[in-house]
Formats: sequence, C-alpha cells, structure tokens
Amino acid sequence: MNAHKLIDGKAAAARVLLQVREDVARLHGQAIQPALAVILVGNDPASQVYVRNKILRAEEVGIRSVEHRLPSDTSTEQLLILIGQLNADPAIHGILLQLPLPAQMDELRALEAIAPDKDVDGFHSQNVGGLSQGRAVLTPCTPSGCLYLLEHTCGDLRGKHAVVIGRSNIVGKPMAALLLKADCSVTVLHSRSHDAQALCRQADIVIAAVGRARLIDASWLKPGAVVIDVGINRIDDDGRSRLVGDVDFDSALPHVAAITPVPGGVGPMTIAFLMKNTVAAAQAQHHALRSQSEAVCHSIY
Ligand SMILES: Nc1nc(=O)c2c([nH]1)NC[C@@H]1CN(c3ccc(C(=O)N[C@@H](CCC(=O)O)C(=O)O)cc3)C=[N+]21
Repeated sequence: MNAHKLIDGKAAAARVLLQVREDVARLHGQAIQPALAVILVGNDPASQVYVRNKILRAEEVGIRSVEHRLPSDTSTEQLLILIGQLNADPAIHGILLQLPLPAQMDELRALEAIAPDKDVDGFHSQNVGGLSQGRAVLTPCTPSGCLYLLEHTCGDLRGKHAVVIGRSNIVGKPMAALLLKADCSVTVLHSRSHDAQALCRQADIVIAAVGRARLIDASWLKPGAVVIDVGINRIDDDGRSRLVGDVDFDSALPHVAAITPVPGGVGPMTIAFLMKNTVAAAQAQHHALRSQSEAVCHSIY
C-alpha cells in the first residue's frame, strides 16, 4: 500500500554503477586501469563482510581491487608504512582504510597519512576542509549517497529545513556540509541537544545517523517529511538476527512522504559512491600526470 513511499537505494545504486561502468570503460580505452586498495586491520566479522562486498562491486564495474589484510596487533607505524607504499604506487588510485581500527591504533594519524588525491573516503583534513569551503573534492560516500537520494526524491532542495541527527566525522558533519552546499537550512542534533524531538518535528528532511536502533519514531516527524535512514543496527528479533535502521520504520511510514528502508536504502549507495570516487580519483591523477609531463615538455623546448 505504501510502496510508493519507499526510496529504492538498490535501484539508485544500480543507476550510479551503470554510469561508473561506462566511465571505467572509457578509461580502459585510454589504457588507464582504475584501481582501489582496501586495507582491513583485524578480523571484525562485519568489516570482513563490508570489505568483501566492496571488492565484489569493484570487480563488477571493472575496477581493479587489491586487498591488504593486517593482523589486529598491527602498530600505527606499520600501517603508515603500507599507506606510504600505496601513496607512492602510480597504479593505485584510491585507498580505503576500513574503519573502525583496533583500539591501540591512531585512526586520525592513519587517515591523515593517505594522499588526499587517493582519499576516496574523503576523510583527510584537506578534503574535509575543501568540502566545508564548497570546493569540488573527494567527498564521503555515505553522505554523497544520501544527497543523491534526496535530489531524486525531493527535486529542488533549496530553502528546505534539513535536520541531521548525529555529528560523526564520517556521516553527520559531512552530511551537514553537503546539505548547506545544496542551500538547505541545516540543524544538527546530537546526544546533548535539548528537545531534539521538537526540533526534528520542524524538519522537511530528516537524516538519521545516530547508530541507535529504531530511536526515531513518528513522534519525531512532521507529516510529509522525507526520511533518510543511515543506521545499520543488527538486533535480535525473537532469536533471529536482523538489520534495522535508526528509524522505527513501521511507526514512521504512515507519517512520511518518503523513506529509505534498511537494508536496501543508504547501504548500497555508499558502495556505489565509493566506486564513483575511485574513478574520479583515477581521472584526476591522470590529468595531473599529463599536465606535469606537458610542463616538462614546455621547459625542454
Ligand atoms: N573507511 C570506511 N568507509 C566506509 O564507507 C565504511 C567503513 N569504513 N566502515 C564500515 C562502514 C559501513 N559501510 C557500509 C557499506 C555498505 C553497506 C550495505 O551495502 N548494506 C546493505 C546490506 C547490509 C547487509 O545485509 O549486511 C544494505 O543496507 O542494503 C553497509 C555498510 C561502509 N562503511
């Protein structure tokens, strides 16, 4: 009955990936093989599944992928050596360091070590700063995917009030920056916000990225709001494990204009934009290389 309200992330991701596949084929035609290095430290089972999915998706669109597995007792220095090698390797265009890292490692230092032009997650401070200034830089995949879904659901976003719930560096903050760039009025709510529910009820657009299963129910939503659920929470449901979002889907559905399901919403978009960023990185690196060699030629003649 409410099927028309579902925002189909799988179908949208397939459209993005189709475009990526065409771009990859064009690069192959120029003898460029886009390549993504994925670094996985430790053996967290969920991370292993995510990494496998990323590698499968890369293969499907013709991106070469190289997986680097490091033991969970790896030191930050050892990880930095690998990152340095990948930075220096001209055949690698994108580097993804799967998060979270084991507790003894310095995550920020590792992310800062990735060459900004290979930082397909958009987590390096240079890319974070560039996004905040509204420049065209490599941008975090999940927020990019959310923005794509919003643009294809709401059309014009200008002047709309978007409420982002959650202020993480990987979703909440870059999401707010992208929505500002799209001319939304943006409110960011978090665990210390006073009266978060009442503020959220003013939103035309709600992005839920708190990591708390089914926290957001109908009482948080203005009738007709558009809801993007970034949460991926594994819960025990009568002895069976299943995935739910940060939004209580059944409660929200009758109140909203549109909503993303979990699974099948934001998750597939994250991977699609990782592929898109990898191709963009490969293109940019080859442009940079070409202008460098042209400059050398000019200086010779
Ligand atoms: N450096 C880094 N970059 C990331 O982008 C990153 C990361 N670390 N660490 C972990 C999170 C998680 N993440 C997901 C991507 C796709 C799905 C996805 O495709 N989910 C499917 C199916 C999920 C399932 O069935 O298990 C869905 O929602 O429909 C989920 C989660 C990327 N992450």
